[in-house]
Amino acid sequence: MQIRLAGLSVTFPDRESPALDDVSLVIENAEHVVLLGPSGSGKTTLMRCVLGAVKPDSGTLVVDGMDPAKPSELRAIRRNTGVVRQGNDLVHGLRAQTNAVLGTSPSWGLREWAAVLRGRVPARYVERVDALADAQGIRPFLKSQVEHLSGGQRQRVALVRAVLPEPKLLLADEPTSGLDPTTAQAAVRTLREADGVTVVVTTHDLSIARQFPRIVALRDGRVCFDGHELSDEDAQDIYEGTVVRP
Ligand SMILES: Nc1ncnc2c1ncn2[C@@H]1O[C@H](COP(=O)(O)OP(=O)(O)OP(=O)(O)O)[C@@H](O)[C@H]1O
Repeated sequence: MQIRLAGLSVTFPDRESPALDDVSLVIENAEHVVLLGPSGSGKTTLMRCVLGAVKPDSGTLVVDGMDPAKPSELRAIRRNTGVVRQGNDLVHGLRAQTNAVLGTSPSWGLREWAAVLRGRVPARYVERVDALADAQGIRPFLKSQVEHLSGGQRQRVALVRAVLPEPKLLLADEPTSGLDPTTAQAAVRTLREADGVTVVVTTHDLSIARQFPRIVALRDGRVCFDGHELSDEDAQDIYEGTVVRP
């Protein structure tokens, strides 16, 4: 799915400075992009605009030819989008494996609903849930209730849930926060292996950012870097705005 922003601005009520300030950006279909930038620079707001959760004040946003401001088009965008949210939003009281399959519910028939109500994974997803859970190292916890998992384990359940329906667009907001280096690497691998899928990931971890072919950085709601290689000087400039370029 292509994401096209032109002059997009968002100012939240009771805020003086905009969260997004005249952002123009094209993310091509199947491109893998990382969003960097200091805390509060607008990364999550950009993702929330794509999901129709924040309405821009001005500018245009087109997602795969669709307008998130139109309810029917927004439904189509959301149907095709897998999301990993900060502080994820798993359903307590349900097992990890049940949470992991929730993103596929629009396609469930009676038999699948019956399996889920019995706490099982619908038969046609068993193999893939197991493979994704293996890749993320959470297979031993699949039958546990999510509230009994650690933050990092829950984060990985949320990633499996986002990827399982094979969406055309993956939006992952700090998917590796709280993960140790090995599990963070497994999460990055799963995202980078999503061939043909548009992947947009936010992170504060430069070593993770550098594993993506395109890095876009925001500072104070504006794009301040867009490139394929991020030098230490670029990173310093993004986070501190201190580098004076010739
Ligand atoms: N619902 C809201 N109401 C008011 N202000 C908001 C709201 N959501 C975000 N903001 C403000 O908009 C700015 C951008 O926030 P955003 O969450 O997009 O930043 P971010 O780059 O994702 O930060 P972080 O790296 O900390 O997650 C911040 O100043 C934030 O306080």
